[in-house]
Amino acid sequence: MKQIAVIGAGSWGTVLANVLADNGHDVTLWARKEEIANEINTFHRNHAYLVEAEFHPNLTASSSLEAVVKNKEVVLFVVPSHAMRDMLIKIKPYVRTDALLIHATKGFEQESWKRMSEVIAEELPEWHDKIVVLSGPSHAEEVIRRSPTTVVVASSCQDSAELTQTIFINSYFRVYTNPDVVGVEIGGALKNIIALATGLADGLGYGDNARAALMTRGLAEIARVGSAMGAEPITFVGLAGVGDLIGTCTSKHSRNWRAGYAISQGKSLSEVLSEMKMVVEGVKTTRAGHALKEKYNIEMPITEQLYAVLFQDKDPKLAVEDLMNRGKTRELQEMAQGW
Ligand SMILES: NC(=O)c1ccc[n+]([C@@H]2O[C@H](COP(=O)([O-])OP(=O)(O)OC[C@H]3O[C@@H](n4cnc5c(N)ncnc54)[C@H](O)[C@@H]3O)[C@@H](O)[C@H]2O)c1
Ligand SMILES: O=P(O)(O)OC[C@H](O)CO
Repeated sequence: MKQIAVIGAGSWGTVLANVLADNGHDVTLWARKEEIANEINTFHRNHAYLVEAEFHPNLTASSSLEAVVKNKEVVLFVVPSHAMRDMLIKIKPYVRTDALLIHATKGFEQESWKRMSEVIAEELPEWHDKIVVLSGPSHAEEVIRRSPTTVVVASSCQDSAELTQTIFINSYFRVYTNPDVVGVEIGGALKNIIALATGLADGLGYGDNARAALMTRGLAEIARVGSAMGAEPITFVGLAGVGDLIGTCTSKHSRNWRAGYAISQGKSLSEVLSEMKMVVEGVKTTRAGHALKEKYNIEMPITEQLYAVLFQDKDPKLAVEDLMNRGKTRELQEMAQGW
């Protein structure tokens, strides 16, 4: 049994905390709002994020970072990417020197375009080679129902990855390890761009062929930029790549897919974001993807078109036309750039 702190009481943080509580660990969840902590402690519920779920009684919550993090053997970060550095700065004084650090955030830091483990390593350098990332096809709404789910935990430290696997794994939550931190983080983050694009295409009524095209050609983009950034290409056919693309691009649970769908129905990006109370990482990640494409001088046509739709008011139908009318391509030669 481990003493575990979970930072972030949104949908994913609460559900991961509940998996750990199901596994017999003593889990304390940090909630930004005191009323959410009180609701979890009193009613074992967090109805703002998970309407009907009732949590394991071993799961308690607090809005005091010090109380949550101090003396904990494991600290799990599940805040949106834009909040990661600020949270790290705040918890730094309380983290035990031998704590296992895990994050389950899918995104990049804005402007620096750093991966989340790079941000953690900058703020907590003693952990630079031990950080673990948890990713894969895993919608909170299904994990809370204990529906069979598979995820991957990546770390350059095999012991840390295996310890993370051991504390999370159970009969509904199967955990694989992978040493490729870069690939797992990039796959989990960039699939959100493709999920937004499939939501748009679905909303425009383009159907299964277009969705399959976006997912397959999206995977090629992810693999190309991922390889350039040092990922193992084979990671992208695993849970954090193909797995999460399928899970997100074909699911109405996906906030990214729903945001794309809403934009296809004529809503502006700011309307969509203000109506959706949960984080839509794919919007900021489209900026990151666009910047990485420029930095590594890589062709990412879907990312480029989505960027134009989201941030330059391009008509989504015209974006699809432009994608379809690109020059002829040889599939194998072009795919080989990423694998
Ligand atoms: N929801 C899922 O099914 C799921 C699955 C896998 C991964 N993820 C990833 O997990 C991360 C968190 O997503 P989520 O679904 O829990 O989001 P959410 O929108 O449900 O909750 C976000 C939480 O972060 C808190 N928060 C927001 N801004 C903050 C700030 N500036 N400082 C501190 N806290 C802040 C909110 O109060 C809330 O508790 C994202 O990167 C997401 O991609 C989500
Ligand atoms: O709801 P989304 O689109 O943020 O996706 C959540 C998870 O990343 C799915 O694995």
